[in-house]
Amino acid sequence: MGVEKMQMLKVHGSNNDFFILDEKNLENSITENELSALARVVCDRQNGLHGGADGILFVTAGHSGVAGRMRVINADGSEASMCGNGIRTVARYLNEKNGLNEFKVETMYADLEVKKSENFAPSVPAYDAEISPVSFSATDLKMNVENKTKLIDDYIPQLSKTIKFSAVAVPNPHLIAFVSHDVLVGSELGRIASYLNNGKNPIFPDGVNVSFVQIQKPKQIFVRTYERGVGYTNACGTAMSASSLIYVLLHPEQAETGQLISVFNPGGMVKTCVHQREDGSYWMSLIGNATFVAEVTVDQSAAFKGDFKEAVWNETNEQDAYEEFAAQVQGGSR
Ligand SMILES: N[C@@H](CCC[C@H](N)C(=O)O)C(=O)O
Repeated sequence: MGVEKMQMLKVHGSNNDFFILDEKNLENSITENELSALARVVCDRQNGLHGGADGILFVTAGHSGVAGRMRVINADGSEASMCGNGIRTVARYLNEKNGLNEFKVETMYADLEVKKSENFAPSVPAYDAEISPVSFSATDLKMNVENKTKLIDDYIPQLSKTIKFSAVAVPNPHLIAFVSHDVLVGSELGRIASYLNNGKNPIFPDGVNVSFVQIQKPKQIFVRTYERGVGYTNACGTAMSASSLIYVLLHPEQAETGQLISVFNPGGMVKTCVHQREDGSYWMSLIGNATFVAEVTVDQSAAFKGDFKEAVWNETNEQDAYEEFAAQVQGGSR
């Protein structure tokens, strides 16, 4: 039997990095368990593929009316319903395959609009992705907080006596707190988020993405996130979108629906815009880079064993361009 080669694309949005695996590039189909196991092996930061990643974006043919389907597998092998930074890279991947600049991508709960946006800088392509559906319901969040059916700017005493939280599903679950710079950079985020993602707490039994947000000035926030299924990441697109929504709801004097918000993060910067439909429901635009770092070819069976010695890694020139962009914008954000 020949050696089955598997091609993947190393990508990122705001340095929240992934491997795009297109089902078409698999010589042999893989089972659900194999996909989950592959994510754990390939994404491992110590022994994974070329420094690992925050997850795998598994691209398959979608139903009619979409250009493709994106599934999100976290680094721990768990599947998430959405990935904001990831869908921008999948949008670019599909755009460059089908030549369309505006189309829909199928995700677990919705077909989402994506479109090519103006480059953020030379060799820093950018895409605009719809983040939806949005729900504040404790049921949708799989959240148990006393007898609360929703949580907006309120305390969860078991977590903190001083920090107030808001919870929103976009549709993956997010817990968000607006804090001072000192708290943003402190240890509370890790303490709270690691407890809520320990698999046995009563508040979020399925885990939750936790973000601390600092308002830097009107229509400019900084978001630091500890992700479910991953841990600290450079950025989380759905978290930045959810944080923007809560920001608009809690600080309408600073930012309203329809206005662009600059969202800085440890990995760079994106733009968001909160929209409200006539039925009162919300959705967000998430506009940010879609960087292709490298094309990689590995032997499929070796990859499952975590053997990447023979991996072929062909880098693009885009990462240097992105780092230059990120340094420039972050210098301006202080
Ligand atoms: N980093 C992604 C979110 C990935 C899924 C998340 N960790 C979850 O489990 O909900 C993003 O950019 O949104």
